[in-house]
Amino acid sequence: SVFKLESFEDNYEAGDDIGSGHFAVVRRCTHRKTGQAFAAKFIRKRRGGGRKGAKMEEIVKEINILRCIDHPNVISLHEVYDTKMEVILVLELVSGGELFEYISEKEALSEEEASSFIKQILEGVKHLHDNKIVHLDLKPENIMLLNHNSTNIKLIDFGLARRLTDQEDMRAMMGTAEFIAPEVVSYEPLSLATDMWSIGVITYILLSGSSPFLGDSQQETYHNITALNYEFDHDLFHNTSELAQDFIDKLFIRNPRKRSTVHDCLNHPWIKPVEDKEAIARRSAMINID
Ligand SMILES: Nc1cc2c(nn1)-c1ccccc1CC2
Repeated sequence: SVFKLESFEDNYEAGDDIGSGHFAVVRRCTHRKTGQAFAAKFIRKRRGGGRKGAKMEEIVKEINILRCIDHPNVISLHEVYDTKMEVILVLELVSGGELFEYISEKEALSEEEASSFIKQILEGVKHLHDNKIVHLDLKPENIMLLNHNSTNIKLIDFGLARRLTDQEDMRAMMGTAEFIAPEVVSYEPLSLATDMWSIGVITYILLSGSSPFLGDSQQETYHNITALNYEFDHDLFHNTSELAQDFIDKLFIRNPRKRSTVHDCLNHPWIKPVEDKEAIARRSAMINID
């Protein structure tokens, strides 16, 4: 990958912090020549045998993933600068804050608003999944609003994202199929379905303001997840439609092969409103005119 050799400071003026990630800080920045605003993600490089900082191969993996996606609901990568101590990703600026903050201010959202957010997240995830990329870290903190007065969202932070082709290579390395023990065959590699579970959790939180599996400790949370220990608490969900609950139930399925795919979700009636009667009438009226 070709990184810019001239210094980042030659071309950009860095401004305020707007977020942080794995070994990274993100600052608003302005391109000196054009005045255009971007987000600069400064990722510390791991030096020597130290623990701090990201490994170069991880940084390159995030860059290569960002380079092969281009979608209105996914952050885009503009330039990369490589310096001794850090790699700087110049990313599209989204300045509306995290969806997480937006929800906390509003407690819970209306079903229309929640469904509209989830539809955008699904559109972005569909683009990733169609390119065999699994995000692996979908959560409200990694979903940003384009700006304060819009409800357009973008997925950010591909620090944990993977291309599934690597996974297939792994399975190829598993040896000759006929001699492989059942527990090795059934090991569930990270799959696209991993993101779909997360979308179920995000949907539950958007509709209720509460987290479905959260326990008092990480261990309790893991237990709740593996036991599928969740319910639609009446106090939180009495205003929520059966359709919304059905959408979530189809994502909280233990077997990844049985879980809704991103295509199933985009075709679910909670997301894809069934065309109402007058729309059908209008359409047929148009046909009669032609
Ligand atoms: N870990 C993070 C965290 C963030 C971002 N990227 N990675 C980001 C990307 C583009 C615009 C704004 C941000 C701020 C938060």
